[in-house]
Amino acid sequence: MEECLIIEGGRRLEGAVTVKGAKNAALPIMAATLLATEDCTLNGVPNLQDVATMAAVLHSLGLKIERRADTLYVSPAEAIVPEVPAELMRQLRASNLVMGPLLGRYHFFRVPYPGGCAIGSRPMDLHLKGFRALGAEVRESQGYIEARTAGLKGTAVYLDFPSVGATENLMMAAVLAEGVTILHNVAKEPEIVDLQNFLNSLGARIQGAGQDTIRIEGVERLKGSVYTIIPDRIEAGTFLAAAAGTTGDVFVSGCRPEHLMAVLAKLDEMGAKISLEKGGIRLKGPRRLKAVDCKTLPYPGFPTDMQPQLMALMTVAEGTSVMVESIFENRFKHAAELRRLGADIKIEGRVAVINGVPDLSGGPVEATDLRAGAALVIAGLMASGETRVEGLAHIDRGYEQLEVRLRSLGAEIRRRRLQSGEK
Ligand SMILES: CC(=O)N[C@H]1[C@@H](OP(=O)(O)OP(=O)(O)OC[C@H]2O[C@@H](n3ccc(=O)[nH]c3=O)[C@H](O)[C@@H]2O)O[C@H](CO)[C@@H](O)[C@@H]1O
Ligand SMILES: C=C(OP(=O)(O)O)C(=O)O
Repeated sequence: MEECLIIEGGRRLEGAVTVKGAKNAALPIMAATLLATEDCTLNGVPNLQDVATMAAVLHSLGLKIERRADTLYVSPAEAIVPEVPAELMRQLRASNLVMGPLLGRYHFFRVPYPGGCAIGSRPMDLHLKGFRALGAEVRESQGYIEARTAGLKGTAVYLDFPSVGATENLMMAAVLAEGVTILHNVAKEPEIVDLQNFLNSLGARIQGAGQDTIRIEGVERLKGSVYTIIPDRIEAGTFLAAAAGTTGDVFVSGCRPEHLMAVLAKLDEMGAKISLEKGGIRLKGPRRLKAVDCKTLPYPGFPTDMQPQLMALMTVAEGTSVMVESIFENRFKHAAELRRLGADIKIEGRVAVINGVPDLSGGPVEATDLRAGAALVIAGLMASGETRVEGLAHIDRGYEQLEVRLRSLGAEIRRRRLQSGEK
């Protein structure tokens, strides 16, 4: 039975909340355990649907995985099956991250195209171009990608765009390759640095993550390790945005301010009072937010995964805001839902013009993807009256017990089953 969130808006958020481990670091690091010849223990793994799906993907390949609280225990496969069932692959975009490790260690994979959030066409060309450069023969037919190699060989690879997933896949493919691989124009996101640190804890020789070029010296074998995932900067940003929009006063503990610079700069420009305190970030929301302009960019630019949440704030900010989405070509679906709550948003291609209104008023809306869902929850918290957010499966992919944690900050929000006839 489908569920929804019921929000009674207008409550001021107050108190402290602790961020969980980063979904987008946990998923590639889970895939990287395919490279380990010994047990791995991953701490700080968020309890999310995406993580459960990735565990199912790894299990289908032959790994043994067990979760106890926020820790995952992963044991290597006795025999690997280098193919993933289509129904699993479709549930998760990051399932594509098994390709690099399978190719690097087992020299073969056959997988269907991955699914994931419907925010653009999300092709795989950069991943496959890189695999080919490393010496793999790659074939695409009937919805499947198949690759094989007699053994990958280090080389220089230039990415046409600093794709997060392609950078991760190529790092994982190259760790066991013969010789040195240099990846140019790579993604610089903190999750890439976390993957490098995890792989190096297994005995890989990688340097440069967080900068434009990554150098990987191939090694023969990787061992196991005990590793802790970095905190989720997008989850932290979402709580900070919720505080900013509700004239709140919230301390987000456990996050790393250096990962949130672009987000903090925008919230500051909108009038929020931000202080970096020991162990986290405190934000006090202004009486009325101010309009700002924003463009999403690869890290350290403003993250596309915070674009919908910032747009929710722009809907009630004083003045006209402009949001440019430069990463994904179809990531404005939340705009139509925000309009149902009274927002004034015009979209022209990748540009959204948002005229701030004094108030939103609650109503029924649907989350079309993960961060769109987060934006609608924030809008519901700011709106007067009741907002019903459907499409919770998207929100549960990336936020652990979002409503419970918002309630601990004073929000009036609850989860309930949709009654028949409500949809
Ligand atoms: C699990 C995970 O970490 N997901 C994140 C990751 O997704 P993901 O790794 O899929 O994002 P990419 O950085 O690869 O995609 C960025 C852009 O590059 C394009 N592209 C990508 C690969 C390719 O081979 N060809 C190509 O054209 C995509 O269509 C998109 O327009 O980074 C995105 C950008 O920060 C985030 O929004 C996602 O939350
Ligand atoms: C788009 C996202 O995830 P995915 O890449 O897994 O679809 C996200 O985390 O906002």
